[in-house]
Amino acid sequence: MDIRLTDCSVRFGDRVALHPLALTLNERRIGIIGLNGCGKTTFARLINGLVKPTTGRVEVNGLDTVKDDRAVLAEAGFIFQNPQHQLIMPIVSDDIAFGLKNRGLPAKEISLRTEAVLQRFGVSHLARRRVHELSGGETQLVAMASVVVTGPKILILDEPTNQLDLRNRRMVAETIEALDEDTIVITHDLGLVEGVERLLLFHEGRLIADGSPGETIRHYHEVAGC
Ligand SMILES: Nc1ncnc2c1ncn2[C@@H]1O[C@H](COP(=O)(O)OP(=O)(O)OP(=O)(O)O)[C@@H](O)[C@H]1O
Repeated sequence: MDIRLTDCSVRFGDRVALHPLALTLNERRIGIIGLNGCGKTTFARLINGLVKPTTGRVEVNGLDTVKDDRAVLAEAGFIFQNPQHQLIMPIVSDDIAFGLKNRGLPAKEISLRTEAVLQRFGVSHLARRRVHELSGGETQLVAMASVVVTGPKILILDEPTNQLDLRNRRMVAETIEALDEDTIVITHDLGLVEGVERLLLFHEGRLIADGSPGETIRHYHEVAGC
């Protein structure tokens, strides 16, 4: 990935969510950690243009998140903290096909791509199930499949193992590890980011550590005081 933030800050009213930041991200696997409310989700949303910078500029693979907002959304797919909210259609395969229909693809191609992505995520058996009847882990995998099927180069996953039991957590963690796409994972689940190439730590709206997982996690324990 090639993400560049130039003097970028975010304010909501008079609340500063992110202090000015200059940063370039080129690694394939990036993690983001920090205490509740430190600005992780704001930072992640900035990258795919869901949040616009109050000052400065964000470029994602050469695209400006303000000027090229639609192209940025296609380039960087976002899997939300509560993925059930991003599933729109009642049936799993229809939900996966939805993004492709919106792009005007022919029916045959939609069906082939839907089948392929269901298989890739190991959820072919869920194709005709109702999305609101899926377990937490199944929902997470289907949400990932729905985003991946449209072909983004970067995937941003916001707390993907939140509320999953041990078995589902492991399944989702292994699926994320096996992804071909570049990934940015925001999490409180430190095991999920032990293997990333670069781990960022935010604190009170500032990037305070940026390095290997070992160093950044040590710093996080100091900040958290435990
Ligand atoms: N749309 C918004 N309007 C106003 N304030 C916001 C908005 N989004 C985030 N904030 C504030 O910005 C700060 C950073 O929030 P953010 O969601 O980025 O934190 P986070 O690190 O992802 O937290 P958590 O770990 O609890 O999910 C918080 O003080 C939050 O209340």
